[in-house]
Amino acid sequence: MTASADSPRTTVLSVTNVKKRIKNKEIIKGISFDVYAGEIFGFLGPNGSGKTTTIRMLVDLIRPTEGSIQICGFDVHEQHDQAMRHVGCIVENPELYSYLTGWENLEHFANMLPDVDAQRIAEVVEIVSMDARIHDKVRTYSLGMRQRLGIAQALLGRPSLLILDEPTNGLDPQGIKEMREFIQRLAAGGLSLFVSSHLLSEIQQMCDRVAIISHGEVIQVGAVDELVAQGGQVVWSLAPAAQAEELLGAASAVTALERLDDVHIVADGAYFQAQMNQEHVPLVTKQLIDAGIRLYAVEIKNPTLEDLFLSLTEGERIG
Ligand SMILES: Nc1ncnc2c1ncn2[C@@H]1O[C@H](COP(=O)(O)OP(=O)(O)OP(=O)(O)O)[C@@H](O)[C@H]1O
Repeated sequence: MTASADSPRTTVLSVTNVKKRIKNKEIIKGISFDVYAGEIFGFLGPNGSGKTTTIRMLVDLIRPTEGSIQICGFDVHEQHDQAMRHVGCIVENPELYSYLTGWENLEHFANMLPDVDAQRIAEVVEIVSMDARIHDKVRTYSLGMRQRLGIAQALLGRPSLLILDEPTNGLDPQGIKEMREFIQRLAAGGLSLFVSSHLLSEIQQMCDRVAIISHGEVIQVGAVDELVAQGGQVVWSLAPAAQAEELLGAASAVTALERLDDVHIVADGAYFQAQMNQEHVPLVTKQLIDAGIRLYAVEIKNPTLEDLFLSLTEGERIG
């Protein structure tokens, strides 16, 4: 999970001003973000916004036109082998041989990697909780089990970063819940996860930080809670509102205030941005009470990530 703000964070993925032009069209327009050790980083965007193109660049399947991508300090193109040693990735569906058992599939992939023996295979089988079915043929597996076997395969080489493209796609609600808990367990064990998804509630429940991409640009990046709070409001019900407005306006950094009527005052997202967090609300409210204002109610209204996403992308279709 996210390290606290004052402890140093190790960067495992660094994307700096990356652009991708295909056939004279700029598909990715200079995106930058970092992913830190042990966090779950969500990559969220509407259909056609550039998620898959970005993921393909992260693992050197295609090359950026400009900018640089580093994994654990290694440039993914210039130092391909070192960088790829630190990353496991499943883009679209995991490639599995359905006529082999789960174990045989893992053996096949282990043979392509240095230092991966039967003990490591057994370890990843345990991590993905597939001990009971690992010697059955893959064709008998559910979609969720195939996904988990794909993740086991991606974990064989002991990566620091796991990249998952839409890991809950096609799963039923129970499968989605299990996948979410599984991803959280992986992060708790110190792995960093980069998860693309169009399921906003999933991202909100699962991720520590998120980048929102639209038309090839990262339009927001930050902690899920902070992004949500940015679009938040505080509503005070009190009297006399005019006197309260004066007091609130005089309080430093309370920038975006509106008196709705005789008893309601609203402070919008700029208030949170100025204050950095919602801890300021009780302090300001106490000042009002101390000044003799009659307080009826204080309400903090946070939008969902979905509200924020829709307002940022102006209702583009998500997926
Ligand atoms: N090889 C290509 N040639 C031309 N245009 C491309 C190519 N690859 C991607 N694009 C365009 O770039 C844009 C971004 O595509 P990308 O597949 O990265 O989006 P996405 O966010 O992954 O969307 P989806 O969720 O549908 O997969 C789209 O408009 C797509 O049509």
